[in-house]
Amino acid sequence: MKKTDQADMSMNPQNGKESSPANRKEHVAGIILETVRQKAVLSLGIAVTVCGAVVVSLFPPLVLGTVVDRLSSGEQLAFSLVIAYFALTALTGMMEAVREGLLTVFGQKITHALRSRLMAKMQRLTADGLTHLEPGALVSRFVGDVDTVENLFTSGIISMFADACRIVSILAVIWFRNRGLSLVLLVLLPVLFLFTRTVQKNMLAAQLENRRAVSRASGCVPETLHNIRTIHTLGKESYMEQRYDRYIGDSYRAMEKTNFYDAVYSPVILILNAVVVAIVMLLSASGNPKVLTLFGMSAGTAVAVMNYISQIFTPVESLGMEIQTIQSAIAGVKRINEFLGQEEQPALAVEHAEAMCGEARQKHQKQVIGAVLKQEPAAGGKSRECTAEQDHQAGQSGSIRTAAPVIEFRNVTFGYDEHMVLKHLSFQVQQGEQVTLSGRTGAGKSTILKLLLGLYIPQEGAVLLHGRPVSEIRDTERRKRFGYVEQSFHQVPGTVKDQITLFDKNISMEAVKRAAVLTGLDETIMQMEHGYDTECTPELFSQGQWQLLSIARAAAADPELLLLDEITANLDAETEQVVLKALKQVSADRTVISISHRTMAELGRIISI
Ligand SMILES: Nc1ncnc2c1ncn2[C@@H]1O[C@H](COP(=O)(O)OP(=O)(O)OP(=O)(O)O)[C@@H](O)[C@H]1O
Repeated sequence: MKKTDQADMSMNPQNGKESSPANRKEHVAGIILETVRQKAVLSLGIAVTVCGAVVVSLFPPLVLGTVVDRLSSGEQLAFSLVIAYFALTALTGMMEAVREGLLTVFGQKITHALRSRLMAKMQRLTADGLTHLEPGALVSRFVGDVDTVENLFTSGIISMFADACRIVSILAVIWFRNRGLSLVLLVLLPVLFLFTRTVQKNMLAAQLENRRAVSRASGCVPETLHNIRTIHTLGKESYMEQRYDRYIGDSYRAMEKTNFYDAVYSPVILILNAVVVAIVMLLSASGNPKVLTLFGMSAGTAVAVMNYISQIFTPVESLGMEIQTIQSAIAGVKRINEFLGQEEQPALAVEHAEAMCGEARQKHQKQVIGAVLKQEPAAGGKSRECTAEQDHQAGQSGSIRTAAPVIEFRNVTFGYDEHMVLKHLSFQVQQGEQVTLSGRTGAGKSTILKLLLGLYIPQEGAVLLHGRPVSEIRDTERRKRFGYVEQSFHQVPGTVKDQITLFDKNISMEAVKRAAVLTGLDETIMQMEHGYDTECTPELFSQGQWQLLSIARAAAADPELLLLDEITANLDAETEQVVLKALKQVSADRTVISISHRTMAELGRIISI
């Protein structure tokens, strides 16, 4: 095997490390940039309104100042100035409103793009990636983390930029109008900012504490409902009540803290605003010429300055919140990027690479898959050829090995993370053959079926169906190839028919009925009030019937292969016979690989693992 191939082959689908271009290319920044490019007009609109709102908002106080100056000096007031004041004030408001509107729309576009990519990524994840996903963590990627990235635009970076521009431009205008005030503000603003941040941090801590307390209390509700009989039987009502009281008490105290900071902050800012105005006015009215060089101003300028002071406090307050938003967005971006960087199923990764990046990536991905085929058995590795010796039907074995195999495990080595399960395993299964995998518990029998289904990729060797790596089988084709029956039935929300079709429109009602007849379930279903349209509930069928339904589900797509994983393990002897009878009907003329502790003798050749 070539060195480059080895490098590609060393990718471990279980370890979640990045190892292919298809996995590396998607990240939040790229998705955002793509959205910006796709929504160029929207992005341009945001840039114009953000800058426009900052610039236009500087003018109304200046016009007001001129109006006051003219009035105080006895000049006649130009009507155009009054109109200009109102027009500029209205224009500022309009620009800000449009900016907020555009930012909201843009945020939604980002949310949509991110969630679509996350969903597409989830569908391409390897089985291992999926089994390692915690539902709660996954939901928080889709909901919480994406929201933080959206907030980055609606109330994060762009607002921060706008607020910073606003502060700088107001300071610049004040510098030319009243140098003393601008110096006071330069000293005061950092203090104000620190005070704001302290209040915000304490408020956030209290809010988080409240959220934790609320989630503890809400977590208690399903727990109580689930264990309600035990609680009543053991007389644990007061214990549960105390727990609720404690959580609700914690939440109440945290809310009180939040309310305190909320209540204190606004009055402090208002008082500060008034104090600054008062000091500046006093100094501007002083008779000291030195003081007047810094603080002296006309009545009009005083009005404008008061206006600016009240304007400058709001962005300082917002800056604190925006920093907070950006911090949580950074954490959200990191988590989303981690998710987008997870290992993908090669066949789907190739499809995705084709769609996203053209031929170069496609070629690379195909090389990765192709490398599996080129592999030679590892030097010194003992190949586990599991055909001849274990053949129950010795007469068949010779002819079987000469024909082209439907399934071939070629020198397969596979483990979950560090845990090696299969080492240099080789065997073949011929068309129409029925084989049973046998071995001690934990030997890797179910793992073989998972490898066959293409859910995992071997670290070494190849799993081939008609000479083609199973990982290349596309999702659309999979059901036609494999019918997989497990120990227990996994119900989906829907009718009896939906349980069999799994919402696959290619499976007709005739096929559904045929599968049910074959498994002997048709009569039971037809006796139900709504027949195949009966809504499925857990008590609708007995355990054996659920298993029959599981076989019907596998048979409905008329698959080429049947994979059976200890399907009678949970059944009593009588029900087992019913299921086995149904199975015989379904297995006729099919290649079947089964795992069974009790019925192995019934299913042809035995392959010991
Ligand atoms: N998703 C997984 N992640 C990590 N280890 C796993 C995973 N699935 C199975 N294993 C481990 O791999 C080994 C083989 O498991 P497998 O289910 O294939 O064995 P088995 O032969 O089918 O066992 P049994 O007859 O008891 O069902 C076991 O030690 C199991 O703990």
